[in-house]
Amino acid sequence: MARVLDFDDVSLVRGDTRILDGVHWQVEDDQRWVVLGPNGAGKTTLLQLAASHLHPSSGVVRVLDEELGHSDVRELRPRIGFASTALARQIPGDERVLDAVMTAAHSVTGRWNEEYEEVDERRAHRVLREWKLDQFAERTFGTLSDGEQKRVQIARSIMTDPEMLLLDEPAASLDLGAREELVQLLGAYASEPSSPAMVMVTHHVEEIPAGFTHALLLSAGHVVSAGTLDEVLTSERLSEAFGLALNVWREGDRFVARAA
Ligand SMILES: Nc1ncnc2c1ncn2[C@@H]1O[C@H](COP(=O)(O)OP(=O)(O)OP(=O)(O)O)[C@@H](O)[C@H]1O
Repeated sequence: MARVLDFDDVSLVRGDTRILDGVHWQVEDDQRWVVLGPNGAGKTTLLQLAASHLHPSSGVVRVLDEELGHSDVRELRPRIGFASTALARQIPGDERVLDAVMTAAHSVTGRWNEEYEEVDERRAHRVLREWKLDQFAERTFGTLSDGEQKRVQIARSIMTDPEMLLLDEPAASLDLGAREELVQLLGAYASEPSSPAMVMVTHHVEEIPAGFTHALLLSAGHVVSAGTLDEVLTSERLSEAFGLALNVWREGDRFVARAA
């Protein structure tokens, strides 16, 4: 077991706002975490630090054993898979789906004149197959549905065989069918012992896939609770984080929450 993330007393300040305040958090390589909390809690900021896209204002962030601020992020970033809507916006609408995935090998969006090897193309086809996208390989990215585009983002983020996978609200804006399909695929992927450590930001406990093991509850930049799903996803703790009386319960390997 190896530690992929280590946040030690991490704060991030912008102007007068303490976006994150004294965060302690550790993620091991066999864990799959969900990060939950109300709007503005700091979830995306936390993920940006884990992705080495931001540096802390104080405290220490170690990502895959590299301390941010003391290592070369150009070497670190290819080891991290990151899927977010902001990144997806950089994929040109007229890009072939195969290229939208394969260009991750060169950390670019929009195929230009980079050289790709046969092994890159084979791997891109394989991840497309794994995320049930093989029939779209020759289509353009812009012609796919929201749900299909989300799966392309994830396929792209695992193209480089990352040591850690970060997902920012992968199920946001999906209809019920597309959400359930994605949650099932993510659940199968999370349950594979060979898959990398995962951290997924979400707004809804219903979107936590099977195979996820841990949860971090954030509120106003503070960690309300962090630990195994069963320790953290209690009515009491969720109510505290969201400032509203909530009941949460398990149904099989999924969670449900309602106002109390
Ligand atoms: N550059 C910045 N300057 C000032 N405030 C910022 C900056 N970036 C983010 N914030 C603020 O920090 C807070 C946390 O933002 P963040 O996007 O991390 O929250 P979040 O939990 O992901 O929110 P949401 O659930 O709405 O996506 C928000 O109040 C946001 O307005």
